[in-house]
Amino acid sequence: MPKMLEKHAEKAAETTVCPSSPLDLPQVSDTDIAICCEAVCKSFFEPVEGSRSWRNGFLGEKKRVQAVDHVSLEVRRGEIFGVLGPNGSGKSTLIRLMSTLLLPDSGTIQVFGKDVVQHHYEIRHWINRVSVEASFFKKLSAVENLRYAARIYGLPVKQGEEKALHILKRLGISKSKAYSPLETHSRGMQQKVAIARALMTTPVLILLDEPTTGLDPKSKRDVQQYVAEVKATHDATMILTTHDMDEAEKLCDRVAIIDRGKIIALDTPQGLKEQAGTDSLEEVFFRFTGVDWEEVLADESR
Ligand SMILES: Nc1ncnc2c1ncn2[C@@H]1O[C@H](COP(=O)(O)OP(=O)(O)OP(=O)(O)O)[C@@H](O)[C@H]1O
Repeated sequence: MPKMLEKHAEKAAETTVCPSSPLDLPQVSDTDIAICCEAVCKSFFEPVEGSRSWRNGFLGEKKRVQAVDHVSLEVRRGEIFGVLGPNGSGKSTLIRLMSTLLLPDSGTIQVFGKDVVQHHYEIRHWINRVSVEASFFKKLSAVENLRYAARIYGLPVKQGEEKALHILKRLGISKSKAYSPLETHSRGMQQKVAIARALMTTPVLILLDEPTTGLDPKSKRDVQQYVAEVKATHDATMILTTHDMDEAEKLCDRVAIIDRGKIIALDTPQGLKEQAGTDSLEEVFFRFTGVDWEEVLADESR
């Protein structure tokens, strides 16, 4: 077995309360680069607001929006890589391209050395993604939803349930909550369950698209601690988009700032602060984008 895979197997075995299924260990290549994007572009056509028939959706006048514009970057294996940017800057599009949910118009993306266009099926086995709009069977409990996900990935029922309970407990969800219908719980709690679901299979690449947006401070801390724990104990690479600068600073090894689809800065949080000659990431963001961070947050809450 290649060295990197052995390390992954050992860590997964060490850290999960219940033994991992062999399906937990996708056969990724022995490479130190998790993701390599080269000159990636993606554009969309959007209805022009105010044009005569823009309310008619696809029948109305359209304009091209360059959501991702010649993005080149490398994400190293095992790091938490942050993507920060104002609303509509292209963060989610970039994540969806990396996770094979969208095809690039041009440029290439490789995940563990495999091209996302040619090897999308294989790559999907390595990835799990958490987005702000996670969908569930709302009449079922968190455990039932997670058991269902575990079955899809081939985990035996009992093992799936044990693992679900272990992760939910780590995320601060009591047993009684874990067994009551999801529709009776807050959005924050449902978001935690979405994160638990993404971690059920110990994926090697975890895409966290604003995982703590809308969570109360305690839930946010639980999730952040768990993400840090996963990083420390698993051979998992994570891409994190967030609007929380403290979170980016606390969790991310490196951060890319994206604006209008372009990467305009990329470094460690400390490196970015040094480049901008400031001691706050908010200020770094302002220096590079010209956009005040408070404006981004106000825009988000609208
Ligand atoms: N499916 C789509 N159809 C049309 N336009 C889209 C589509 N997806 C994204 N866009 C546009 O692409 C641009 C980038 O959107 P994206 O969702 O990637 O930004 P974001 O940085 O994730 O924003 P936010 O922080 O608000 O989630 C925006 O102008 C958005 O309206």
